[in-house]
Amino acid sequence: MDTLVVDHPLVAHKLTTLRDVRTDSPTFRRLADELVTLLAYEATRDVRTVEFTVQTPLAPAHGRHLARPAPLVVPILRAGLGMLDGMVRLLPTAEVGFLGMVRDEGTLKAETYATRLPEDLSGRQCYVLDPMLATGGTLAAAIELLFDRGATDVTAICLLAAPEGLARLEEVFGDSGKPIRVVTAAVDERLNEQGFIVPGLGDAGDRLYGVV
Ligand SMILES: O=P(O)(O)OC[C@H]1O[C@H](OP(=O)(O)OP(=O)(O)O)[C@H](O)[C@@H]1O
Ligand SMILES: O=c1cc[nH]c(=O)[nH]1
Ligand SMILES: [Mg+2]
Repeated sequence: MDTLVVDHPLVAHKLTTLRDVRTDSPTFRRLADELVTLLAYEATRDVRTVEFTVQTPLAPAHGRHLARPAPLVVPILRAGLGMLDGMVRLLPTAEVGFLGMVRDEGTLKAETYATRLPEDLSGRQCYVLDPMLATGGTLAAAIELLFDRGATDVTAICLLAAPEGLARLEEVFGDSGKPIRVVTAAVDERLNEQGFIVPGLGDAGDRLYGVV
């Protein structure tokens, strides 16, 4: 499994404001949207393309366009929805599938409450969006589901990751030989007793959409 921490001053600037407890929901939503576009630029470095010749006003030019089938983008509800617009702005031809998952506050186990994905993902490159990789239970279950349906490779884009979550993904998928990448703006110190990333940014879903 590959992990890429995107080291860029604009990413650091936006992430710092996201962390700030004084940042209100509208600003949090806008910054999450902007940040994912920057992360997606790095995360799509290996997106499949095919060679293509285009006619300029002067002469033919060799170039590339995105290969078919189009990549599948999968936001994990709720919080991953805050990353969708920023991602499809960069990949407008991508298809979008949805996974609704929630972590039990007591056991910290992830439960899937909604699945709307193509049955057959053979040959598809998939990009999973979830701002927080904490224990890794949610992403491990999501990635497993995508591989079970035939996905070729999976890239998870997160705003923040905990070392415990990265270790969990390595433990689950490390020896599987399946291509998995995690792209994140930062790896924080640790998880606290409630499974929250420290220093983190709090509950991403609540900060985007309010406390439910
Ligand atoms: O790595 P894990 O320990 O599994 O935790 C991470 C998950 O927890 C949060 O979702 P939450 O359950 O709060 O749902 P929400 O997005 O609806 O708020 C977050 O958005 C991740 O999906
Ligand atoms: O720190 C965390 C951990 C899980 N989910 C969140 O939204 N934040
Ligand atoms: Mg939440």
